[in-house]
Amino acid sequence: MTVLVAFIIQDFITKFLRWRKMPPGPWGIPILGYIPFLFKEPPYLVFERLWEKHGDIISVTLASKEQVVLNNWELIRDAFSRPEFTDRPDMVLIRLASSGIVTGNGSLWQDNRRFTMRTLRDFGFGKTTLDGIISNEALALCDVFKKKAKDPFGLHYSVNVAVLNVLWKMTAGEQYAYEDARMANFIELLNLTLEDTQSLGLIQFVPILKYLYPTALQAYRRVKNRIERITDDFKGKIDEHKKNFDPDNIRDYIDAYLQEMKAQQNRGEENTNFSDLQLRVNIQNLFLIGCETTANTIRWAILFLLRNLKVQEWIQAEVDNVIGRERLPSLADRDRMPYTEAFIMEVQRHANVAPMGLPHCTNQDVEFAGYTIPKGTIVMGNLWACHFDPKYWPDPFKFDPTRFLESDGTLKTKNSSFLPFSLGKRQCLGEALAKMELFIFLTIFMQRFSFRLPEGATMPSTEPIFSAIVNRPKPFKIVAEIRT
Ligand code: HEM
Repeated sequence: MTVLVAFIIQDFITKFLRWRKMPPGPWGIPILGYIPFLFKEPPYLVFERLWEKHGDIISVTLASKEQVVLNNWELIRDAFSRPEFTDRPDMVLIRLASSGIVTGNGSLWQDNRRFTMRTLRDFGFGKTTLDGIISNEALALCDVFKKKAKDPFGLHYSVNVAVLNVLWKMTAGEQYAYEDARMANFIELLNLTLEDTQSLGLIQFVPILKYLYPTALQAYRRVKNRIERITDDFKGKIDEHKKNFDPDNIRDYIDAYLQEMKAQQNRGEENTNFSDLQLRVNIQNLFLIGCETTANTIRWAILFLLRNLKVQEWIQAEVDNVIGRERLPSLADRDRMPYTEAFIMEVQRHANVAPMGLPHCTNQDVEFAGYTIPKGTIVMGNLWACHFDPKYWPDPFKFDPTRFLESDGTLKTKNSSFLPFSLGKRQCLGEALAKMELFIFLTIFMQRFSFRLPEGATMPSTEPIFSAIVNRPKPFKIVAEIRT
């Protein structure tokens, strides 16, 4: 008993000394700090209340870790553009995903990020060559919709296939049919992994507690096993690529990575951050982050179209005027389609697919915004708060694409508090790809269909299902009426 009391007093004194220099925030309870209050509801709702009470920068103690939350886009920009804020923290989920382009730190992350940016750009990021791959997937999805005729259907599986196929094509040069069992297995693995991540709860911060919580321990083991299976899945693809490797015909990300490894070997470089394992982990990271974010934004877009039929009509009118019904859309059309662009932006603002972004971590003690933030502090950018900040968004909970338009109907060029892809040195690496996908999928759909609510169905709600990183809409069904 005396030991416990001494421990609690020491814990209190340590926290008090740290707390004096840290941003304001709630106290929490001895030892666990604020952890018990954080997992009852999505963290962005908890932080909304703390934001109202403590202001734009707040800190909470999570067991032995400190966490700072930035609730304003300027603070996020200032912090995330500084090298001291670029690390990822040592949290269970991050450790389970190994050290890749999303989860790694230091030169390993930097070298692999730089290489991946360059390579994906060479394969068409932001260029027209990728249009074709994305359009083919959108058309295949339209065929699936058409086959449903007037029957209501959900968007769960088919949208995942379409988005995954784009990723497969770019990374491994492959595409799968909708009914392919390997694709079905892969999607199940991804979905179950994401669902389980939420059950990790507080063991994210205090891993040892997993032995006290059987459900968390089971979830931990399942996530570990599935991420290993996803990572291993790519081994066979890499071996195939090695067998058929042709330096004069670099087909995809795997080929480009193998070429880079060979070049480094030829130069006699040692201690390189490039390896077979690193390649597998990078692809696993790309699939884990790139699939659910994009697929759920597409589902949210359709949900908002159902809820706002007039908006749907305006987009269809713009599509008809600029692209027409015959030719496929191209990225060049974007400049002439401000309403469609504004709709996509409003979907991203309102749906908040990644409401708290991904956790950052300070890699040294740092003076920031008048506070001293110790090395190893978890730093979160509260994108949700930026997107609903009434200072920047009048009537923030209203869905209204015109907030992104000037009074003359052109797209606003400056939207300060809009950062669905975060900001700074770890800003989303797939932003250009995601924007291309959202535009091409939406315009191809709107050329061909009007989305309607099935007769007698209740309107799907905008309240999300939150998993550790991604906000998903609750499952809903639609009817896709072919436009005449
Ligand atoms: C609408 C779709 C998407 C959204 C909303 C989104 C959002 C985000 C956010 C908020 C981050 C965290 C940035 C930070 O740590 O501050 C992130 C990171 C990342 N995203 Fe995306 N993302 C999307 C699609 C994609 C796609 C399609 C890919 C690639 C195929 C991708 C690749 C990445 C990578 C590699 C990182 C980690 C960057 C790093 O740590 O250096 N994302 N994304």
